[in-house]
Amino acid sequence: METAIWGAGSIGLLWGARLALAGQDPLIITRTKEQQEHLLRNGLHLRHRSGRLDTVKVRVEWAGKDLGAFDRILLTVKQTAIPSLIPRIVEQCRQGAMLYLLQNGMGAERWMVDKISPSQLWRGSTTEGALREGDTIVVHTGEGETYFGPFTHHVNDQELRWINTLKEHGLPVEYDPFIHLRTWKKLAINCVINPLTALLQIKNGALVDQKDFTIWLERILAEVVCVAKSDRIVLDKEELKEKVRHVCEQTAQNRSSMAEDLRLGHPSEIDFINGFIVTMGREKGVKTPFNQELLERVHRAEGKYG
Ligand SMILES: NC(=O)C1=CN([C@@H]2O[C@H](COP(=O)(O)OP(=O)(O)OC[C@H]3O[C@@H](n4cnc5c(N)ncnc54)[C@H](OP(=O)(O)O)[C@@H]3O)[C@@H](O)[C@H]2O)C=CC1
Ligand SMILES: CC(C)(CO)C(=O)C(=O)O
Repeated sequence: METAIWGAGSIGLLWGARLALAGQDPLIITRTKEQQEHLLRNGLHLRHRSGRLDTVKVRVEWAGKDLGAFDRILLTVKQTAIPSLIPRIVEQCRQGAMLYLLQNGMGAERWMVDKISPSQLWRGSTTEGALREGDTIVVHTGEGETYFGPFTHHVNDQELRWINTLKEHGLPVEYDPFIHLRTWKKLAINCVINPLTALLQIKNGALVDQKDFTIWLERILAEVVCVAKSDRIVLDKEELKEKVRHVCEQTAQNRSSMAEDLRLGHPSEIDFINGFIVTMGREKGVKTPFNQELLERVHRAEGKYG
């Protein structure tokens, strides 16, 4: 089975190294030819939480080339990179690939759902932390869980077997038939951690000690819960508050992906996280002033640090 990992950043390299260590021989697809060459020459280095360093030989292709057919694609680019990739991804899915979307926030699935068969669409949701350091090194910065589930309730035995194989190799993955609900819960966590750590330029672990953290936590989540309810998704605010604190603790040394984006001067995923809440709130008649404020503040901060 040919598994491709499209996007060789923090999450893509983490999964590339893990699948290679589990004997899955994935094909990593880089944006640049330079990164492809570096990975082929030096191998991929994964620094584990324990400090252990694994180096694996990986197969690598770059996105500028014609690519063969795949059985499965783990799409690990940011939400912001997806629109320009849609025609190529759709073409790959026409050739039979299952598509796993591993992004934070909501967006990609809405673009894909009417372009490929819903039975080929899978969603991933992860609370793990990873940080790419250069072209060939990735550091596993936070323990967490990764769940995969079909976008519709169409269960595919081949994919279930694949997920079970990963589990047998010790990877922290689970199948979740209710991935939509889980994605909403992860969205709620990101609505708090990502914009606040990005604006304050702090690591996740430092967030809980910030002045006014509990006020922001309460207000952001209250809005998310109301918007979710208008979409018939029931979220428990108290459970989410606990979850946010837990993720901050588990990924204490991680800079969130949004904090990294702002630091590096990259566009952030704010439109797909707090922006999604604001847009859906507007559609459903739910007021979201705190998410709106964070959306505006992150937009203002984009381009300020890099
Ligand atoms: N990092 C983390 O700890 C976590 C991240 N996430 C989510 O995972 C997703 C990926 O995040 P992360 O790995 O941090 O992001 P990164 O920015 O580290 O990686 C994104 C990768 O996508 C590549 N890319 C962009 N455009 C293309 C293209 N057209 N073709 C091929 N590759 C492309 C980039 O290449 P280049 O660098 O050359 O531009 C980069 O290597 C995001 O949605 C994020 O929110 C979720 C949980 C934790
Ligand atoms: C889980 C968390 C908060 C880890 O940093 C993340 O999803 C991100 O950085 O985008």
